[in-house]
Amino acid sequence: MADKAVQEAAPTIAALQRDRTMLTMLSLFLPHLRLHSQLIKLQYNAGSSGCFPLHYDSDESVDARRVTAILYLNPGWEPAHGGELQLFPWPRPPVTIPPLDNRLVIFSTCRMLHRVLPSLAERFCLTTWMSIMNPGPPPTPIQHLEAGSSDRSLENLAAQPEVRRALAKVHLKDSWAQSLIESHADSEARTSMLATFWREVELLQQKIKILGLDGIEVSKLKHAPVQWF
Ligand SMILES: O=C(O)CCC(=O)C(=O)O
Ligand SMILES: [Fe+2]
Repeated sequence: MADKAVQEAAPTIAALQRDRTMLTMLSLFLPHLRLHSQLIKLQYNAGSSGCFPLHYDSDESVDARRVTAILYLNPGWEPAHGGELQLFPWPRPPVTIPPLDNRLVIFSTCRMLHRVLPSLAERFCLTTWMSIMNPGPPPTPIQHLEAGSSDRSLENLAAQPEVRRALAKVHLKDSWAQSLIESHADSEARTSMLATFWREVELLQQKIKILGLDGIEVSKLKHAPVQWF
């Protein structure tokens, strides 16, 4: 809804985009973010088994979006329709959320890995992306650990957003690849995308090894002090 012509064609949603109630209320819980503005995306899925692969909506170094809020508009949704949103708060297990009418789901734009399962029915939602004013300097480089570091230091290291992204991608690599296959028709472009994906996984595996996190048990990371927002 960044486009003026679209705003004129959909005045109710344009009014929702201008309304700051949700942004103000969320700021009470997340004051450190200093949320500043919002943009709405209108989404329609035709229901021909379309889906979204595993992804983050953005990255702290890419743009100012920090909170994603999705309002589902699907009266009469049934389990056979599919199209559930799946959140992956790795290292915790995934959470599957049916896109029920009037349901609002809020998560971190940059830190919550998610996907949408294949949908067999038409599906609608409004996604609001809330942004901060000044994205600030890029995140500090990863602090490497000494050999023989304690479990606590490893947990802290694994909690750093960039490291957690790398660990999540490597640990979820098979489901991730499967989600890419399900979301794209068989084509040369898909084959090359998958090849790029596996090359990236290999590089991340090397990085994880250098950080001394390659042998770490996922169960040990369940208590890592993750800052979700
Ligand atoms: O359709 C949904 O439930 C989520 C879509 C999504 O992940 C996105 O637009 O980035
Ligand atoms: Fe998304």
